[in-house]
Amino acid sequence: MHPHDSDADAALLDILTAAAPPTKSKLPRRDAVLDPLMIAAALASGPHTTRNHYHHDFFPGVMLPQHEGSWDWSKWAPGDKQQHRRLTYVSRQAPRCDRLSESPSLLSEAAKENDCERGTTPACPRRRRPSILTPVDTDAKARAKTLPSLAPAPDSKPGPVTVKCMVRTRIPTPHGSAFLHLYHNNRDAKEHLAIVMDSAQYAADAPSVSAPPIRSASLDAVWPGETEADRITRGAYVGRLSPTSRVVSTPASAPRSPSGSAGVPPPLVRIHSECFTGETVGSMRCDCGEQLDEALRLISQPITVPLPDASGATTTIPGRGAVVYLRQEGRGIGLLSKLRAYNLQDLGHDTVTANLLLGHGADERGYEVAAAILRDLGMGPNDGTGEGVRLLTNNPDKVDALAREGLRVAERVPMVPRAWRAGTGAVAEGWLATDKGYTPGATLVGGHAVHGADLDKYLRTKVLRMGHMLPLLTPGNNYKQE
Ligand SMILES: Nc1nc2c(ncn2[C@@H]2O[C@H](COP(=O)(O)OP(=O)(O)OP(=O)(O)O)[C@@H](O)[C@H]2O)c(=O)[nH]1
Repeated sequence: MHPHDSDADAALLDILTAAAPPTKSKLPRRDAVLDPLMIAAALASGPHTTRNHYHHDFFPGVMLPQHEGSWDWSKWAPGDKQQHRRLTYVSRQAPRCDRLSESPSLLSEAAKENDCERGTTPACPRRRRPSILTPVDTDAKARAKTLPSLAPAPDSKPGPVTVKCMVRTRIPTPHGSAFLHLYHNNRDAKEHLAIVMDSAQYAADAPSVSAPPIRSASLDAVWPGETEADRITRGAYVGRLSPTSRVVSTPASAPRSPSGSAGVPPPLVRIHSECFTGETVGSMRCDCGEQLDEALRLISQPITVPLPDASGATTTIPGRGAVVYLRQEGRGIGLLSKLRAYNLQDLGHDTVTANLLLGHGADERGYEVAAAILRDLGMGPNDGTGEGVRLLTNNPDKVDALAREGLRVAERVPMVPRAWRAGTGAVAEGWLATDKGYTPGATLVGGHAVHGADLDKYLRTKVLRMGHMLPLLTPGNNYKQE
């Protein structure tokens, strides 16, 4: 034995190596009065603190053989009757709630943690789980904890929104090439996007009718300290980028005035809000995925314009416009709340009531960042220096918001759900089979029409409760296919 081992160890060793105590029965009891292995295990793991914060030990204590009131196991010898005394395994510590009620400092700590598991006494605060019907923006709290906020303090008046295009790159889509622009802004910490379709920008031949290129002023600006390679890498180039062609753009590449575009209508623009379920999962609860695809399809359609020679003849130019893609998931309430809202909708509530039950507004979106992005792309303001937009929407809030921001909405172009254009949801597949504009794609962009009872309910609510400017589909009002 090691010299510094204690008497307790010596006593335990004696127990473990002693001859089995004499028993009257032939077979020894499985639940021995004193189980040496159990004692060894108890000693090896030390004083016990369980997840309920109870401190357990044998009574009388076996940890300290000479402890007052305990029996000294070092005096035990085989055959000694003392060993038949039963030992009880007891808690030496009161339940945490009782201890908390005696100690104000512990209590305030626990109140902060709000983590008492029993919660049976008034002194013990119950674990508070937020109700799904509690009007608290838990998303905003989580965001505030994890994201460095660029937003101003709540009591300060927000200044004007400024945006900066950090990068632009070409994305081939089923509807043609698009330039994806990623923006930073001074209002929130989100990376909003603009998907610009303007294939004339990299056409080899000069078109007979030219429209101003849709370019980002902040992208084409020269940033301090950057090299040409930096500019090319962040997408500040003109024409098509290839291993043999890299023409760096200049601030003049983004014209601020729509000169030389007589007869060319303003670009077709959609302000689209992120919808993970509709766009990525393919949810048929809403038409968001379909709307994104339809917007890109419509923007890419060739535009008929008069020839400049005053002959009255017309020609076509490539479609041009942009989808401003705002990271305002769930009409601004965030994905977590939107998914909760879906469960409330399954319980029978509509999309507006579900939001309200969760303590949110029916629609919490803002369009200041979208307006700033459109201005950066040369589509405002309403003073003759910007092109203005033809806005693809049924939502009156979007039209009003852009007007408030000084952008000219030259025309509102309605977005009719494909299933409604097909006549009824049931024949949506027929719409797909006959629609000439349909382009097969690998993803939901370029995919099928959304239809079904969930979608119909959602669309009706938008029209009837949110004022969307879309005549309802009724037997007397069948949409014609365009
Ligand atoms: N809270 C909530 N958000 C939803 C629901 N369905 C779709 N959304 C979100 O709604 C946004 C799209 O808004 P919509 O109302 O479909 O269309 P809109 O953009 O306002 O109007 P249009 O321009 O006419 O299409 C996306 O952010 C979706 O995530 C829903 O049931 N509840």
